[in-house]
Order: sequence, then structure tokens, then C-alpha cells
Amino acid sequence: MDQVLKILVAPDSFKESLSAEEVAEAMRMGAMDAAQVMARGVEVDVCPVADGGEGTVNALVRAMGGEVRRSEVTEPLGRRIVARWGLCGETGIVEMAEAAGLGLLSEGERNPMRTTTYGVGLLLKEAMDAGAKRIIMGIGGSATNDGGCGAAQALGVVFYDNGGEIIEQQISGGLLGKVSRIDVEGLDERLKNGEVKLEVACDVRNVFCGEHGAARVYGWQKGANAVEIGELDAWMLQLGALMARDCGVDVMGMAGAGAAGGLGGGAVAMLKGALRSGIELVLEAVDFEQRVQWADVVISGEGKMDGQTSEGKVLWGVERACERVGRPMWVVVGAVGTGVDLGAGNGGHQEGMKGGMQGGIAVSEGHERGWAMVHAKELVREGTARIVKNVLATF
Ligand SMILES: Nc1ncnc2c1ncn2[C@@H]1O[C@H](COP(=O)(O)OP(=O)(O)OP(=O)(O)O)[C@@H](O)[C@H]1O
Ligand SMILES: O=C(O)[C@H](O)CO
Repeated sequence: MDQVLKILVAPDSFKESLSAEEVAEAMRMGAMDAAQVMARGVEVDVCPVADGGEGTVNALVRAMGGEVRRSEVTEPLGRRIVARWGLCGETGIVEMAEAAGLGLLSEGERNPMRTTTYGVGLLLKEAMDAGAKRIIMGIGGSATNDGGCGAAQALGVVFYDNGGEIIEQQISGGLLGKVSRIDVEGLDERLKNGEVKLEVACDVRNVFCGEHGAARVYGWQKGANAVEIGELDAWMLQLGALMARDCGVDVMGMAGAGAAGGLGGGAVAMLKGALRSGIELVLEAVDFEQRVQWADVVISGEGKMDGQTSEGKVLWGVERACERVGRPMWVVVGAVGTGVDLGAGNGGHQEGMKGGMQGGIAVSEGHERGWAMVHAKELVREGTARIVKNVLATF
């Protein structure tokens, strides 16, 4: 009798079209379709993941066996919003995108000069009030570039302007240029005295400012124009220097400090947080290496595979795990950025991603983008079926 092919499906969400759970389910069905057509046996382990950005609460609550809670906080433009967060025993899971995510704003509203992470600070407070002693804060997918100052303000940190006056408004990217002193004395006692430990799960490894910094790399997707990006970057440089002087922490060259518009760096300097790779933290929580060991083949995916992918996103983390364990990895993605070659599902290679990655399929290829977004479920199912048929043919 033919051997059963063991498949681990471990995708991220396809932002704007499918959640990670939906992608994983479509992949599972695609694998079953292939098994039926080829009259072969497959077993599928379904493991939706996240990298600190959207979907992190779901992935961690599912893995750690906690519950999802809801709290009213504020969104990036200050309007009231109900945000989801997780409580798993004494561990709180906060996803910054729930209170400051790009997906909360319409395209016309996106503008990092006006947006703030204030609501993220409120969410952290909710988790502490509920008794969390350890908080994992997933960061990424943000609409903000405020260096985490808004969140810090919500937790008692005070910012002064050039004239020595307290800045009373919630700090947005556009106010960063005004900050000339940071006073962390009033920081929430629970963070200040270490009663609550903050772990910051970053979706990328970018630095605080400069060419590879928050504003220059991610400002575009948040709606900033070239002039605004230049201003934001210069203000981040200034803010980094203030953090070194007033908080005693140098975030400048720190990998991940530039995640989520600099919330990474801000959380370390002002909230006593420790940075971690989001995908590595999530993969650890779901026992990923053990699951890869069980599998003969791993299939992952994300909405768009591009230059950001190798900055520490889901595919980067999954690929590293596959390489360590020695299992082939295939991808089904929505679309690819320029220069990414997936080899049409028959083998290929992405610059910067070595070894385990065999190739994959971009499901929108040959379709109009809007159509591919609406039909993402069927397309992921079909794409996965094609890959699994190829794998079964030589298994
Ligand atoms: N079904 C689809 N077909 C084509 N393109 C898609 C589809 N779904 C999502 N995308 C593209 O993927 C983009 C989002 O990419 P992705 O899901 O990788 O998010 P990201 O912001 O790059 O990263 P992350 O989720 O890791 O923070 C969308 O803006 C869209 O252009
Ligand atoms: O939020 C952002 O800026 C990106 O996801 C990188 O962290």
C-alpha cells in the first residue's frame, strides 16, 4: 500500500482577503482534493500562524488555551472601538493592530502624521487590570509612526515641548517633532517595578530610523508621502536620541525597534519591554518544530511575498524551521512583489530565502487583483491541490 503523505499547513493571513484560519482550511481542502484525484492518502495538520501582526491573538490563544476578551479602547484616529485581546492564565496577549492597525482605517483616512498608538496603551492597561503578570504584545500591521509615544502616554509617560510645556494631545507622528523631553517617572507602577513583564513580538527586524527604519520602509503603506516620510524619519532620529538621554536606552541599531512605526523601540525605552521575533515566539507557542518533524512536507503562505518577507515575517520563520528540521516547504501566496520567482509551483527560489523553500504558487497570477481577492478561498484550495499533486507524484 502507498505511504500516506503527512502535510503541515501553516499559513499567515492574506491581509484584506482571508484570515489565517480561513487560508489554512482552504489549504486543507486543497490537499484532500489532490488526494482524491490521485487516489492517495494524505493526513493534514492545520496550524494557522502569525508574526506579531494581525492574527496574533487568535494564534496564541488557540495555542495556549486561553480566552478572547473584548475591551473598549480608541483606534488610531481616537474614535472608540472594541478591541480583542487574550488572557491565558496570567499571560495577556495584546495585538497592537486591534487598536492601531492599518485595517481599521479606510484608504482615505490613512496618514501616519495623524495616527496614534494611544489605544494600544489602553489595551495594555486592560490586560494588567485583569491580572496579567506577563504580557505578549504582538506588533505590526500598524497605521502609526509615533515611536510608541501614544501608548506610553496612555500608561503615564509625559512628553514636554520646546517651551517646557506638557504636550496634552495624544501624540501622533505629526507631533513627534515637538517632543523635546520624555518623563517616564509616572509610568504605570506595574511596568515600572517589573511586576508585569512585557514581551514585544515584532513582525519585522527593521531598525528605528534611517534607510531601513520605520518611516522609510513602512511609511508608504500607511499613507505618508515623500515629504512626510522625510519628516517622520528625521523626528524618529531625534526621538531616539531623547530616549537615550531621558530613558537611558539606546534603541537606534536595535533589530525590531522600527516595527509598527517604532512602537518596538518605544516599548523597550519607555515601557521596559523586551523585543522578540514575533514569528519565532508564535512558532514556539504552537510547538512548531515538533509538528514539522511529524510532517513530510510543509505548506505556508501569506497575502503578498515581497521584500518585507525576509525581514522576519511568517514565511521567513517557517522556512527557517523547515531548514533546521530538514523538510521541504512550499508556499501558496496571494501575490508576489517584483523579483520574486516561485517557479510556478514546480520549484523556484526567492532571493534571501534558502534551502527548505521548494517553490510555490501566486494564486492571483492570470487574474484581475480584485477578482482574486474575492475568490481567494477557491484559489488557495486549487493552488494547494496543484502543489500536493506534484508532491504526491514523486512521493
Ligand atoms: N487573494 C489575493 N490575491 C492577490 N493579492 C492578495 C490576496 N490577498 C491579499 N493580497 C495582497 O496581499 C497584501 C497583504 O499582504 P500580507 O497578507 O502578506 O500582509 P503584509 O502587511 O505584507 O504582512 P503581514 O500580514 O505579515 O503583516 C494585500 O494588500 C494584497 O495586495
Ligand atoms: O506596522 C508596520 O509598520 C509593519 O507591519 C512593520 O512592523
